[in-house]
Amino acid sequence: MVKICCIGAGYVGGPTMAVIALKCPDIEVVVVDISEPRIAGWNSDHLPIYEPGLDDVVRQCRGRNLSFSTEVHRHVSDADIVFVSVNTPTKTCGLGAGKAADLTYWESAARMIADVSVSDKIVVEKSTVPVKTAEAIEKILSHNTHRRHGGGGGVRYQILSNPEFLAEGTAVADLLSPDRVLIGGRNDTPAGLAAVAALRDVYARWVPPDRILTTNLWSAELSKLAANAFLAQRISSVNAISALCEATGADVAQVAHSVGKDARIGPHFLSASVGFGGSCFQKDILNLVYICECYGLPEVASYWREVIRINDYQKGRFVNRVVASMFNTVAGKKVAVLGFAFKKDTGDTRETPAIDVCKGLLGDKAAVSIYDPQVTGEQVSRDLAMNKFDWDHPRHLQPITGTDVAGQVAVAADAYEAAREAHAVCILTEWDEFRGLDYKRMFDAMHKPAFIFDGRNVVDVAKLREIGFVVYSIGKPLDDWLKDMPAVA
Ligand SMILES: NC(=O)c1ccc[n+]([C@@H]2O[C@H](COP(=O)([O-])OP(=O)(O)OC[C@H]3O[C@@H](n4cnc5c(N)ncnc54)[C@H](O)[C@@H]3O)[C@@H](O)[C@H]2O)c1
Ligand SMILES: O=c1ccn([C@@H]2O[C@H](COP(=O)(O)OP(=O)(O)O[C@H]3O[C@H](CO)[C@@H](O)[C@H](O)[C@H]3O)[C@@H](O)[C@H]2O)c(=O)[nH]1
Repeated sequence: MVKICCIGAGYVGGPTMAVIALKCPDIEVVVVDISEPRIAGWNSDHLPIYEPGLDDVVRQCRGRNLSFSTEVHRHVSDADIVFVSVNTPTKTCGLGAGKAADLTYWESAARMIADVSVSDKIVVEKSTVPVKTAEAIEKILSHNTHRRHGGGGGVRYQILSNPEFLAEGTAVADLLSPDRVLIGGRNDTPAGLAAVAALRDVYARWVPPDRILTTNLWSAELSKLAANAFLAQRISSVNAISALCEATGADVAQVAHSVGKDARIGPHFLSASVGFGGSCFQKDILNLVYICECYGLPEVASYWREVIRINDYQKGRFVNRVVASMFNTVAGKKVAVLGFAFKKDTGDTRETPAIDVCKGLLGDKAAVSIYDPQVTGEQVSRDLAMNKFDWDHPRHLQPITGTDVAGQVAVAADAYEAAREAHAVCILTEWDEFRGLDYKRMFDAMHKPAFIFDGRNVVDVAKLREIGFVVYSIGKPLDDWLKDMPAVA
């Protein structure tokens, strides 16, 4: 029986391996991690991540051909194919700080593979990594193997790049029916070709052949960074236009619809928002920027950096709107925040725009009351007390070094509790339940004038104005109230 071992039981490793196990009953799949609580979670009825449909997949395979373990060395040693799906955070200090990928976890995984392997392995990059990482890994593996095996024969490795394109909230559907599976390998050597074929055979059990793309290693690595940069660029483009809509009276939803009708542009990923979040877009673009700088391409680097700048501008612009509309101060005022996750249908808060918006409001001394159906109070406190980029480390290694804002932040059990006696409501995640709330009930329990700042365009602006709210919705024609209160930083 072929054995697959995946190092890293996170948002990617867990769901990806569960679907491989589901579709390949003849392959033994083990997911290993250094984090005991995470593995315990995967072995329990409360999986460590919330993802629609995932419970069902895990339930079908766990104990059959899918298992989760902290016995990293044993399972890596036994495996034929080793996926590496560990954190690749942005560096926070030293060379490339604030941009370059920190490959500490990757390198330690690679060294561990070299240490424990006694049989040939295909090592698959699942983590998102800088271009040419495969070359670095090859060096680590081959040098260490040679040392252990006296310079001759020894264990042979083939490195493949197999970046993951799943989006959170739809991970299971994306994995079951991917737009494409990308496999990069050494397609100029027989061993390289054989490794690519072996991995292609795994996916071919359920992915149509025309959706399995094979490329050289560097194209696969770069395609992942480029795909995320293109996606994020679309959001920054529509968000930039949203600011112009507010200034001119155009409606960003109408503009995006009209633009997206052009078949060359397409309708997807054109929803204006308070800003994109998630563990990947910012990190991967910064990584791309750094790579461009390293290759002496400053113009290309600054082109992509602008995507992040517009995203930061959008989050800052939102906070400025809130504060400016409320007589230029929110000090001591209760502001309800509906939604803390970076998008709906996930409990993930990594790089969520809600963190920056809440920090902005707290900086202006607001009392923030947060409700999210999937995010715990403990997670909110951690996020607000953490410095930029520190979230992207295994949980037990995350430094909590930021300001403690516990006194100014409360977590509510539902949207109505969050909004009770508040001056304003900010909608920061597009959870479906926020579309169907009883806003009249909310209005009645709030201070007047009552404000709604919709960072996701989920509310019916006309209806809310009828109730009596002052409404701001990203990129929509402004209330007279807001026109008279320009937000200047
Ligand atoms: N989250 C996504 O939607 C997504 C999608 C595509 C690609 N990616 C990329 O996939 C990689 C993993 O992302 P994630 O969201 O799953 O991260 P994650 O933090 O959820 O999971 C990573 C796991 O790796 C474990 N780990 C770290 N070092 C280890 C080691 N040496 N040995 C064993 N376990 C180790 C950590 O404890 C953690 O549980 C990143 O490179 C990310 O950029 C993420
Ligand atoms: O029109 C849109 C679409 C998305 N977003 C925001 O963009 C962020 C990212 O959303 P999404 O891409 O759906 O989720 P991720 O899970 O971050 O997935 C992205 O990042 C993953 C990690 O690399 C990739 O695998 C996926 O292909 C890529 O979509 C979220 O904050 C969304 O709210 C918008 O503001 N407007």
